Amino acid sequence: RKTPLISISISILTDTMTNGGKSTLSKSLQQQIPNSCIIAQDSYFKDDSEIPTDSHGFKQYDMLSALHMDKMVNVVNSWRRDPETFLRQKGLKPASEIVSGSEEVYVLIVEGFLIFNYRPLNELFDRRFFIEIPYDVCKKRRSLRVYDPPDPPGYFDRYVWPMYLIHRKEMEGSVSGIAILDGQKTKEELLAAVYEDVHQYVTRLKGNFRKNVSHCMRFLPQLDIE
Ligand SMILES: Nc1ncnc2c1ncn2[C@@H]1O[C@H](COP(=O)(O)OP(=O)(O)OP(=O)(O)O)[C@@H](O)[C@H]1O
Ligand SMILES: NC(=O)c1ccc[n+]([C@@H]2O[C@H](CO)[C@@H](O)[C@H]2O)c1
Repeated sequence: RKTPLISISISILTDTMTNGGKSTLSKSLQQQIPNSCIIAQDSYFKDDSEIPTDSHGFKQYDMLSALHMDKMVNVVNSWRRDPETFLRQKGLKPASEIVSGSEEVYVLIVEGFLIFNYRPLNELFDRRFFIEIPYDVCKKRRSLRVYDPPDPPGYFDRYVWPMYLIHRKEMEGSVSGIAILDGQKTKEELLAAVYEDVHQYVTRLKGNFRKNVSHCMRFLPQLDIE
């Protein structure tokens, strides 16, 4: 295969409170960005039999210990080592569809509801977005969804929302550089905002790369090359 002159891998995190719209946004982004793929935190929930129940009888799903975070980090790292092979092996794109050439850009989109709170994952990313919606919108959207197992009565108010508030506070205290997005904007507006940010970031990276290459070329004649 052709060796790329520039191979840029960037990773984006979209985190939200539950039902903020991260799956919707991530899927649209993936469709718009060539050579991109999604890793979703929801795929790493432990089996229901491993999830403890609290004193109110609520299953403790909204915490890091309910997830196989180590496995998730391993998968992100395997993308970082070789994004092209990652895409091929996952069958996410047939070889013919992988855009290959002098400038290759690979984008990983990681989406989840508890990502910024897990340092080994959070620190691997280039761009960070958090989508927020108010309590009543969140409650309404969640009531329209069916999880497996389904939310028992009172689960949102007595478990999901209080856990969100705890995690949000923890996130604000420990992570910087997060762009907060208003999840009540339309899906198109959210997509346009994130797409534009990623586009500008990639353009900047390419510019820096070219500058470094031309800087090295200028010094080449002084090198002692046999
Ligand atoms: N910008 C938006 N405006 C209005 N509704 C939206 C928007 N984005 C997503 N939705 C709706 O909100 C619901 C939740 O969206 P989505 O599944 O993308 O959220 P999520 O954050 O991934 O949720 P989860 O808690 O399951 O991880 C869906 O019914 C979706 O159609
Ligand atoms: N995917 C699951 O196994 C599962 C089971 C029960 C509840 N949930 C909820 O998913 C949300 C994150 O997307 C969390 O708020 C969980 O409560 C997920």
